[in-house]
Amino acid sequence: MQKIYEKAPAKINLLLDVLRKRDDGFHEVEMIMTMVDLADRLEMEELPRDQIVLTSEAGFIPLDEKNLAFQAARLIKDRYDVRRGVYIHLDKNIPVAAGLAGGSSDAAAALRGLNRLWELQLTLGELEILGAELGSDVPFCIRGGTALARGRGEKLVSLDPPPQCWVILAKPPINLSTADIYGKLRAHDLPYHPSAPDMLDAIRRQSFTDMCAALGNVLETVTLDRYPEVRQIKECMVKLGADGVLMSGSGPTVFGLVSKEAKVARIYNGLRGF
Ligand SMILES: C[C@@](CO)(OP(=O)(O)O)[C@H](O)COP(=O)(O)OP(=O)(O)OC[C@H]1O[C@@H](n2ccc(N)nc2=O)[C@H](O)[C@@H]1O
Ligand SMILES: Nc1ncnc2c1ncn2[C@@H]1O[C@H](COP(=O)(O)OP(=O)(O)O)[C@@H](O)[C@H]1O
Repeated sequence: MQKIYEKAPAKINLLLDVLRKRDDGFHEVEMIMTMVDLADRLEMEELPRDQIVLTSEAGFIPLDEKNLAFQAARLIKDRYDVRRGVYIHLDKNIPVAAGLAGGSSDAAAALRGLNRLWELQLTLGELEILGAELGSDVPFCIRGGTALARGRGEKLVSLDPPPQCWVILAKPPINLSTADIYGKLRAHDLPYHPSAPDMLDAIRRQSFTDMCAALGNVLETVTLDRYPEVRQIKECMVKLGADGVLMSGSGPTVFGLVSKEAKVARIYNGLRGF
C-alpha cells in the first residue's frame, strides 16, 4: 500500500512585533519566521476502513481529537467529503508547547500529505486557507521556508532564506500557554517595536551580523518577566558567546544564532551545565 512521508520542521521567530489587539481577541502581528532543521516526521498510509488512526511513540501528546495532526486530517476529510481512512504515524522530536510550532507543523504536514494521499489536488494557497482554521501559525507551516507574516499570522509573503548559521535551541521545563502570554501583553503600551525593515534588509543583503542586531520579540516583555529562568537562559547564551539570542514565539524556548561551528559545542555544553 502507498505510504506518504512528510517532514514537519520547527520554526523560530526572528522578529515578532504586535501592532494592536483586535476586536476578535487576536493580535495583529508582524513576524519574520523561518524553519530550522529540527523536525517531526509523519508517515501516512491508506486504511482499509473509513477512520483516522494516529499513533506515536511520544507519550506526552494526545493522540485523539486534541492532536493538531488528527484535527487536520478530520478537517480536510470532512471538508472534501473523503470517505477513506488513514493511518498516521507521528515521529515527535520537537518539544511540545515550546514556541516552536511543533503542533502547527504536524497539522500542516498532515494537510500536505493527505492532499497527496487522497489526490485532492488542492493548491498550497488552498491548503493555507484551510490550515488557518486550525491555528495562526499553520499557514506558515504549510508554506515553509522563510516568510513575513501579518494579520494574525496567516497573511504571508515568502522571503529568501536568511544567511546560513547554526541555531541552538534551549527549552526550560516550563509550561506556558500562548493565549495566556498574548493575554498579558500591553499591546497599546509596548516599550519598543523591533524593526521589520531592518530584518528584511539584513536578510536581503545576507548579513549575518545585521540579522543578529535586528532580532526582536515583543512577547519577551511578558514571558521574561513572568519566568526569570527564560531571562537567565538568554543571559547565559549571550555570555557563552552566541552572536544573536532571542526567545521564539511566546516561549519558553530561547534560540542562539552562531556563525562559526567551533563555538557551537562550547555554547551547547555550557547550557547543559546550566
Ligand atoms: C506566538 C506565536 C508566534 O509564531 O507562536 P507560538 O509561540 O504559539 O509557537 C503565534 O502567534 C501563535 O500561533 P498559534 O499557536 O498558532 O496560535 P493560535 O492557536 O491561533 O491561538 C492561540 C491563542 O493565542 C492568541 N493569539 C494568537 C495569534 C495572534 N496573532 N494573536 C493572538 O492573540 C489568542 O488568544 C489565541 O486564542
Ligand atoms: N501534534 C502535536 N504536537 C505537539 N503538541 C500538540 C500536538 N497536537 C496538539 N498539541 C497540543 O498543542 C499545544 C501547543 O503545542 P505546540 O504546537 O507544540 O506549541 P507552540 O505553539 O508553543 O509551539 C500543547 O498543549 C499540546 O498538547
